[in-house]
Amino acid sequence: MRMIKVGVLGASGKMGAQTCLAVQDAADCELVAQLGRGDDLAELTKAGAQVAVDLTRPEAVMTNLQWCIENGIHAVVGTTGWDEERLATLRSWLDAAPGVGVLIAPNFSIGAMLMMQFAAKAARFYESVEIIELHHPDKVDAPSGTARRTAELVAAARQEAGSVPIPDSTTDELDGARGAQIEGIRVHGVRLRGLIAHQEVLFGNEGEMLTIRHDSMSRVSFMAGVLLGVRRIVDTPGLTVGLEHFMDLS
Ligand SMILES: NC(=O)C1=CN([C@@H]2O[C@H](COP(=O)(O)OP(=O)(O)OC[C@H]3O[C@@H](n4cnc5c(N)ncnc54)[C@H](OP(=O)(O)O)[C@@H]3O)[C@@H](O)[C@H]2O)C=CC1
Ligand SMILES: O=C(O)C1=N[C@H](C(=O)O)C[C@H](O)C1
Repeated sequence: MRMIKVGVLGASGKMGAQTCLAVQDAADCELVAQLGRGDDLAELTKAGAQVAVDLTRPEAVMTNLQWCIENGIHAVVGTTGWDEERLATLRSWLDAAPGVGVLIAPNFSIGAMLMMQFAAKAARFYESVEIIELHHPDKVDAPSGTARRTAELVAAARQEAGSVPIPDSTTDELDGARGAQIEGIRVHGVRLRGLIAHQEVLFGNEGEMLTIRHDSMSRVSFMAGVLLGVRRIVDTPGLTVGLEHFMDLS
């Protein structure tokens, strides 16, 4: 059996701690480094890490990834806060490091992957669509990476289908009352103690609605996806955005 040496960045955070346990429990992985804020990234190379799993903060992830790529370490990234500009920077670093792979996974849970796929499939059949993401109040970014990715997938499906504009007669609006717009799709964020990670995608036509909802009630829900990413990224050079590329969802 091939053993993969894994380092976790953000190891004492909520996701990082859960990931350390999952890596330790995986028969084909060895947890060789657990780094937090202020730790020296060179610990990764000293420990022989082949893959770094980044579960830090949007303000830390770029520095971490630049270092990993320059040092030939693959990365599986759960940290959110991505936009096209950041992805383009990442691509340019990867162009200079052939053989290194980076996976950006807005969501590692199987149910969230399916929710996004189902939403993309439903998109062309409905006139209206809005997204509501609901998270614990310690989350620093809004909207969630999952909501951003869902909006992008839904917008792309609508564009491909030549959908009519989403109806909305609002002309008098208190700032924020209608949420944020991502590629023309309205996204609303809820932060509530007691929640972990949840999302609803609402579709509407005259006389009917379809609601696609996913709930993560524990961070364990993300671990199978993290391990899948670790196992696949060592053989997948370049940038991969979305765990769906490593899954057979046909
Ligand atoms: N893709 C997915 O499926 C999921 C993604 N996430 C994302 O993962 C990220 C982490 O989430 P969560 O665990 O809830 O957040 P936490 O705040 O619990 O954890 C973040 C951790 O990163 C540490 N950290 C901050 N800066 C650095 C740095 N430069 N180097 C190393 N560690 C650093 C923090 O340390 P300190 O405490 O000292 O600040 C903290 O321990 C978020 O971006 C979140 O959106 C979360 C869940 C699922
Ligand atoms: O911060 C979180 O908790 C989560 N972040 C990811 C996101 O922004 O989509 C994934 C999941 O929703 C949990």
